[in-house]
Amino acid sequence: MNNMNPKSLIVIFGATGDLAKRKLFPSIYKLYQKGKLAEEFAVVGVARRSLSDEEFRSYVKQSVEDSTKQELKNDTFISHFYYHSLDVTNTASYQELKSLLERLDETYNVPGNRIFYLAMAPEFFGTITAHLKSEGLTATNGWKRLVIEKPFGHDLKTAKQLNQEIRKAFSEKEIFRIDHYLGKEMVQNIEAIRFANAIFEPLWNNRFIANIQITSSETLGVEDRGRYYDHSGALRDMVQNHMLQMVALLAMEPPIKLTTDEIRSEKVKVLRALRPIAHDEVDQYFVRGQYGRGVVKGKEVVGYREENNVDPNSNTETFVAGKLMIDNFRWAGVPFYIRTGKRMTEKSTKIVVQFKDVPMNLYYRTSETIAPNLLVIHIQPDEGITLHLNAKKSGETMKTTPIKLDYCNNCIDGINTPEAYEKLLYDCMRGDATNFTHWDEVAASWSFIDPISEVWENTKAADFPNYEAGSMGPKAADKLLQKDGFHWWPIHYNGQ
Ligand SMILES: NC(=O)C1=CN([C@@H]2O[C@H](COP(=O)(O)OP(=O)(O)OC[C@H]3O[C@@H](n4cnc5c(N)ncnc54)[C@H](OP(=O)(O)O)[C@@H]3O)[C@@H](O)[C@H]2O)C=CC1
Ligand SMILES: O=C1O[C@H](COP(=O)(O)O)[C@@H](O)[C@H](O)[C@H]1O
Repeated sequence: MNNMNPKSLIVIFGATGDLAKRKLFPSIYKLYQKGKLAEEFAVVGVARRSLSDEEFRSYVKQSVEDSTKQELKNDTFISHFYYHSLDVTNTASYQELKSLLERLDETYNVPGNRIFYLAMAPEFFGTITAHLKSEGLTATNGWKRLVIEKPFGHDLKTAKQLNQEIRKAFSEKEIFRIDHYLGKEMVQNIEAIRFANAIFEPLWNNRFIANIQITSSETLGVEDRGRYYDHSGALRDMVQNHMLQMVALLAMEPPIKLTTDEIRSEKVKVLRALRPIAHDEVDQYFVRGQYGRGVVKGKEVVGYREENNVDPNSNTETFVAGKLMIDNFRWAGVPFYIRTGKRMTEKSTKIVVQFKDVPMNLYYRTSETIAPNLLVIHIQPDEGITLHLNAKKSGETMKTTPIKLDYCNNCIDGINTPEAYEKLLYDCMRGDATNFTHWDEVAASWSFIDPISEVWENTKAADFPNYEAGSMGPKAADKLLQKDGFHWWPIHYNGQ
């Protein structure tokens, strides 16, 4: 196999759904356009509705054009797409799919390499993998890989059940659990910032860091995902996966090598070192919120309980703020604050590393306070790094003034950061599982999350809705930091 241009068949279950249309087809197209896919590939879309190959191809074409905002003039790319109508619960129709895959192996000279991408509701994951095995679709001469979308279970117990089901058909090495935050350029950059710079790693511990803050705010509401979201909530939707993955990357020990196994092993250690939160401690460490009506980006929007497919008395949180403690030598005493929510002021994901104050303020006569040094990692929508320092104010005084050293990744001409899904799909084709979550990480994350969700599910939040759409969440999220003598750094802090 030419590892840089892997030959494979990609079978997408749920090919007529939102994820396939908005993310997967455009990503496959970009890989093709960049020459990262050999001509020896085919994509088979699977869903219940009846479509001909031609109809499916024009659907894929439209999705690519919507994403690139350009007409797709050449049909060669689209000709690699095929459609197979199948109800995943119907055993008989898998045989036809098997024959189609065998035929495409020959047509495209693919040596039996198969990616099964489950872009479907999670209740089908176990059924599909069982059928893939029982009907012989996984018995191939080449490699086989399973890409599985979130949510991976609803709690530790259901995640374990799901894992046992899929492990009957695929080994751990063949399972690629997607966390699309791990495909984001600046999330991947955390390792480089830490391990390729002599100036940060010596300071990266409880002697020099006061706290670390991770904010992932969204302006969108639940859109048309109310049915799923109302049973999930922000804790399961964002914290169990994306937020904890960022914590793990920030807090892990330097791995002995940048290989999949070594990185994963260090991340797992962090997740295991998270201080467990007992039921009666949840209020001390975590804050939940739900948006009411408000104005987002100048537009009036309804409250969460008025959204489609949401219970009008819903107790589901659309906002979470939390204080995480990592009980190990490096991080003892350093709070990691996280917050995420829907219908907030701005779409933004940022990490702020706040360093401890200088031991004494020599400028006390002229500058009342000295701003702490901050390292800000801008994940999205802007990508970059800002280091906030203090310098002497120009002129004769001995006053200090905050200054910034800025690096903007997506301001550099020629850098067109690939979308997370594009990178992750390519990694999967090449068999690189570094940026996918291992079962041990999933299990450790659920172990941490479960007590919090148990308390929240069993106690009605009397103050819901407790934040206005378009705000930065409930006041209690600010108090969480104030108790420790800190505050959230604004997502637009400019150091002045
Ligand atoms: N959309 C997003 O942005 C994100 C989605 N995800 C996850 O990705 C997965 C898919 O999400 P999304 O695309 O939004 O879901 P959609 O509801 O938009 O799509 C579901 C797909 O499944 C097909 N389907 C449903 N039932 C069957 C069946 N019995 N047999 C065969 N096909 C069936 C549907 O097609 P048909 O009706 O024709 O059968 C459709 O193609 C979910 O796990 C979700 O949590 C994760 C992150 C983001
Ligand atoms: O996984 C999810 O992520 C999105 C936010 O992703 P982003 O890349 O736009 O930051 C979130 O909207 C969704 O609810 C959640 O399922």
